[in-house]
Amino acid sequence: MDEPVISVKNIRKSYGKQTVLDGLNFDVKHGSIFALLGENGAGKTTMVRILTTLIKADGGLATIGGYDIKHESQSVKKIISLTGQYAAVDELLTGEENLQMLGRLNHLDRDTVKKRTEKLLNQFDLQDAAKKRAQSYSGGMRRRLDIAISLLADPKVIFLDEPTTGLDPRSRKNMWNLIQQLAENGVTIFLTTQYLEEADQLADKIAVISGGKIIEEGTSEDLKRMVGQDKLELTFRDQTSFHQVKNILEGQMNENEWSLSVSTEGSTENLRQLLNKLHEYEIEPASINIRKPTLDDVFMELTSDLNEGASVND
Ligand SMILES: Nc1ncnc2c1ncn2[C@@H]1O[C@H](COP(=O)(O)OP(=O)(O)OP(=O)(O)O)[C@@H](O)[C@H]1O
Repeated sequence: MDEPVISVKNIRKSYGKQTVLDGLNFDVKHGSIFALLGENGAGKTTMVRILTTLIKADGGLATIGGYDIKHESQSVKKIISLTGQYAAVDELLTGEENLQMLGRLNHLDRDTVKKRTEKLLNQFDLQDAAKKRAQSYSGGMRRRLDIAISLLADPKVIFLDEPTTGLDPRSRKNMWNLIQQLAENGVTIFLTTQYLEEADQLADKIAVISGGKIIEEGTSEDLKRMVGQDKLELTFRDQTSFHQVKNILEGQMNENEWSLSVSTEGSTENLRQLLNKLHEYEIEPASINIRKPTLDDVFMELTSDLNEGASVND
């Protein structure tokens, strides 16, 4: 159907002997929110820097809005913007001046700059702070100004590199609302995050990056479905019972807390069988809980064979 706005095929990048991106493939649909989810150092920023033409890939192909990032980088630059770890905010200028400066840098006419500045200051709830220097802004305000600046040139695709890292929970929620509004207005959003909850809340599609590869891709529901249905969480009073259980039930173990998380596969019959088994072996759990799977479960499941020492028995 729709041509993807971003198309990435077999993108590779190494630094010296370290392979950071080992053949990445994914597509991003127009007007959607795409999240690249990965731990510290997984290569998320490297991918963003390649797509935003700041650095070159060693191999592979990528297009944005149909333009090749390697051979048509000027056209790519005109339709994208980048915010996040490289703040565009000039601390010594006011919020308004920051926006105006960017307008001039983009050769927009005076009238357009004035109108867009007003609109963005309103949209990002910065009217009251418009005439104050950015150095007096809180972290959340600065982040909002950063995004407002990046929207001034009316980009089709916006890259948000870890947009909420370091923000308090309330500012984070505000930022999520803003990101959702942007997508509703037709801007395509490419987001990187280490926060599973953030990807879960925002993204239409999530790609999990680990070991230089996309190890899974889908909606948050798809990913959750992979790790099964509800989880049965059991904790034990002593190590002996915990070790006994390890031999009879399969699941995600936590050695420190003597706890075990088992998929119920969505059936009460299965749940009953699991509990019967414990009864049969005369093992009494200290606590029993049933909970919905989270993206944390997905991440643990997917990266279990990559991370040494992980203890997921599947
Ligand atoms: N210019 C560079 N020279 C050498 N190594 C680099 C360079 N840039 C990144 N790396 C390495 O590449 C790996 C991936 O880094 P990258 O910043 O892309 O990860 P990330 O997923 O964005 O992590 P974070 O969440 O910490 O920002 C890291 O091991 C990093 O040290």
